[in-house]
Amino acid sequence: MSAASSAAVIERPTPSAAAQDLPASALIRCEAVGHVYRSTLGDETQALASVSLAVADGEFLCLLGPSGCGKTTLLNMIAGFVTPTSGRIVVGGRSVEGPSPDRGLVFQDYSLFPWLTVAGNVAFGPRMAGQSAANRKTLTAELLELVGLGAAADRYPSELSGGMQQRVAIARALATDPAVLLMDEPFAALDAMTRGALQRQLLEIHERKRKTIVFVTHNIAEAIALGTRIVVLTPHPGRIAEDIRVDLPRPRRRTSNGFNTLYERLAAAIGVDMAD
Ligand SMILES: Nc1ncnc2c1ncn2[C@@H]1O[C@H](COP(=O)(O)OP(=O)(O)OP(=O)(O)O)[C@@H](O)[C@H]1O
Repeated sequence: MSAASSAAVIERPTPSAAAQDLPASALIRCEAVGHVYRSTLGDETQALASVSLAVADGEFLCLLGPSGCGKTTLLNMIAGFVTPTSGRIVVGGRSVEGPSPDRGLVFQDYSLFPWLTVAGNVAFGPRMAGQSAANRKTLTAELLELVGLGAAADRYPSELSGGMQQRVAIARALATDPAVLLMDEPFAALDAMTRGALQRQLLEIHERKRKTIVFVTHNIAEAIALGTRIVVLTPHPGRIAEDIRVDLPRPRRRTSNGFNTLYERLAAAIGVDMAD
């Protein structure tokens, strides 16, 4: 299969025209969003400049780019942790004003509650939402089964491997049945084999639960393995450099021509020297 037929470029509107050109039906709309960090000494860092992006329901979008290009800032703005200093974010037709159970989060450092068991961690969100004990039990059992941790319900995070902890974090993020799953380099700290296993499991979850996923990574192969679409950000300030729909058949083999052609194109976009 040629690269042209397997990875089609989506026409990207120019930044100035983009906000009004974004489809109204999109689940997530980043409307010309920018962010400037201001230190207490008055120094300014423009992390992102006028990024316009629409994410459709069910899409698996990978945000790819080198360190410091603003991936985390954009994800945190969608999550509602960081307020855009220009533009706005709309999720499900509502302007984002802060975090919401409708947007589940998974970070690199697992961030589980160490004093709660695995089941307690997964049931935390539903408990806060006032769900009955019976509902929580059924839901927790279903989600732990989904991530392959049915037998670990009563263990504590400190008794689990990194990969197992990240599975719990995914189950916990799914427990409030969010429309969107926001993931910031969730597998970056894992060894290659565990990372591959979790990538496959996440694809299965995406297939079964039909969640919209926004996944931050600086790993080109990971973005190609996972994404139905890859958006490349370039730094100083962060802007969209490429917006690519990935139609490569699954499983995506690293040895295939389509994979390698796309890899080279993405590497060029983020400025990685292929000779390294
Ligand atoms: N709290 C902050 N205060 C000041 N500057 C910040 C802050 N957070 C991020 N920045 C700056 O904003 C820019 C974008 O940072 P961000 O963390 O969003 O990038 P990133 O692509 O996620 O990087 P990485 O892959 O290293 O996590 C960088 O120049 C960074 O130094």
